[in-house]
Amino acid sequence: MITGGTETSSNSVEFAMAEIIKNPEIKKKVRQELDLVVGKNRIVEEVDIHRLPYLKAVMKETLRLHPALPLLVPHRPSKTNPTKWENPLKFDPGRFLGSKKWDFAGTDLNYLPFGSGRRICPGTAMGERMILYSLATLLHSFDWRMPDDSDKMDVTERFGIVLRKKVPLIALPSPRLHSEELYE
Ligand code: HEM
Repeated sequence: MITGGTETSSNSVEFAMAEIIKNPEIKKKVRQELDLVVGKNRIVEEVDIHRLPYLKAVMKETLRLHPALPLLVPHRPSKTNPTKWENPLKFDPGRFLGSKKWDFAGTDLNYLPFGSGRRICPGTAMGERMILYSLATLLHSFDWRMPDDSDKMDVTERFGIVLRKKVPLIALPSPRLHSEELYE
């Protein structure tokens, strides 16, 4: 229960951060949304997270490409299947925007990050909140870059019951909000 609830969420945040830092265009869009909704004169609050549709799409795409519990049978075949997903190995949050909106209800067999039916994850709402709040805070308060300024981010997966990044993410933050007091 503890592993199920914490590692799934923290590993998903790590994969999402890696994908965002790796993709400058995506990072830019995430920031634009945060600056519009939250601004730079205060920090993110919990109420903000439901007003960030692009960040939510980033989270959904992270859970598609790097499912936290990868051993569920439908995950593997589905995520790499070009008949189910266009350009399946590309990290593209845009696929979760617009008309076709996959959710976490477990009714579409191609997208089951929290399982389905009687065994569906009872921590879905909490996991979603933890991921969104962590990502929003990290990306709103800080600018992140690779230590050597390279754009070579390794997002290789290491399998286990819970999916991990093979190489742990190391990134350097620098403050980006207007007032130092917001960091106290
Ligand atoms: C990113 C976050 C999370 C993801 C992706 C996730 C995903 C899943 C998946 C795929 C299952 C298996 C469903 C099945 O057996 O078919 C599951 C089960 C479970 N999850 Fe989560 N989970 C997350 C967060 C959490 C949190 C925050 C909690 C608790 C606070 C939690 C508690 C559980 C429990 C207790 C089960 C077992 C349910 C059962 O077998 O009846 N999970 N989760």
